[in-house]
Amino acid sequence: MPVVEKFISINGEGRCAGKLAAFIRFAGCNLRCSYCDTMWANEPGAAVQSETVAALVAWVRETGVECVTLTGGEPVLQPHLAQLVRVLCGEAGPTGHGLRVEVETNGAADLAELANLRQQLRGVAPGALTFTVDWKLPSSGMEARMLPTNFALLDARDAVKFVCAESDLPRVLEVARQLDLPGRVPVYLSPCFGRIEPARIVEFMQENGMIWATAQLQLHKIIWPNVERGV
Ligand SMILES: C[S@@+](CC[C@H](N)C(=O)[O-])C[C@H]1O[C@@H](n2cnc3c(N)ncnc32)[C@H](O)[C@@H]1O
Ligand SMILES: Nc1nc2[nH]cc(C(=O)O)c2c(=O)[nH]1
Ligand code: SF4
Ligand SMILES: [Mg+2]
Repeated sequence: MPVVEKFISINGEGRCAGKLAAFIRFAGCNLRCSYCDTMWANEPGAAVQSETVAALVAWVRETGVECVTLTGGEPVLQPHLAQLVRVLCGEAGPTGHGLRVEVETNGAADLAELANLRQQLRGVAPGALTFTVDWKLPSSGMEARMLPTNFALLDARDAVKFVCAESDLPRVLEVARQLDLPGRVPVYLSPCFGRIEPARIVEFMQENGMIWATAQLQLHKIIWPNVERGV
């Protein structure tokens, strides 16, 4: 599998924010979001290490952490992702419980195969696999690529993330209603870095009584400003 970086950090985003996690970032993406902070991973010339599923699982085991984030680029484009997830979810973590695997995905890559795998895994490893799925808003330039079917596959263990610029805020309400998210799937609102004051997101939540949403800043960008890789 084509990997551009792997590292240990705290998860800066999503339901496991603040927890130590092992990150595996895959090369290549089917979208080109206007704000992408990892465009370097999507360039054809990116320095890629070819890794087997077995080598990635061995690396995760060595890290000694329980949370694993598979990201990119777009991880769901990887033909062997389901195989990797299956093995990781069957691994005992350092505390003897299973590993917790989170797939960070862009909403435009079909999640059906992984959702089926999760159904199969639930008996043996409940909660082992979660999806954090972006709904790309208008300022990304990619909203037309969203697959609503992906969002119907999500439940209370997953998260839908809206990365918002100021002009995107009203659209969050429309999409959340259309996809029936409040009360069904946790929703995170994250500022598009440098394009909105985070306080504006909180005001918008207050103005619209959005008790079902969680505002979230990217912790790693606060802790390590201007560091692009390995955090
Ligand atoms: C780099 S993407 C990789 C995973 C997948 N391609 C996706 O878009 O979800 C990881 C997360 O970073 C977010 N992100 C990228 N650039 C950002 C920025 N400038 N400000 C805030 N979040 C950003 C994306 O929206 C996504 O939620
Ligand atoms: N620390 C840290 N947490 C993250 N959570 C999701 C990330 C991503 O790029 O998908 C990410 C990342 O790049 N760094
Ligand atoms: S989908 Fe993710 S990796 Fe791809 S361009 Fe958008 S933010 Fe970047
Ligand atoms: Mg990131």
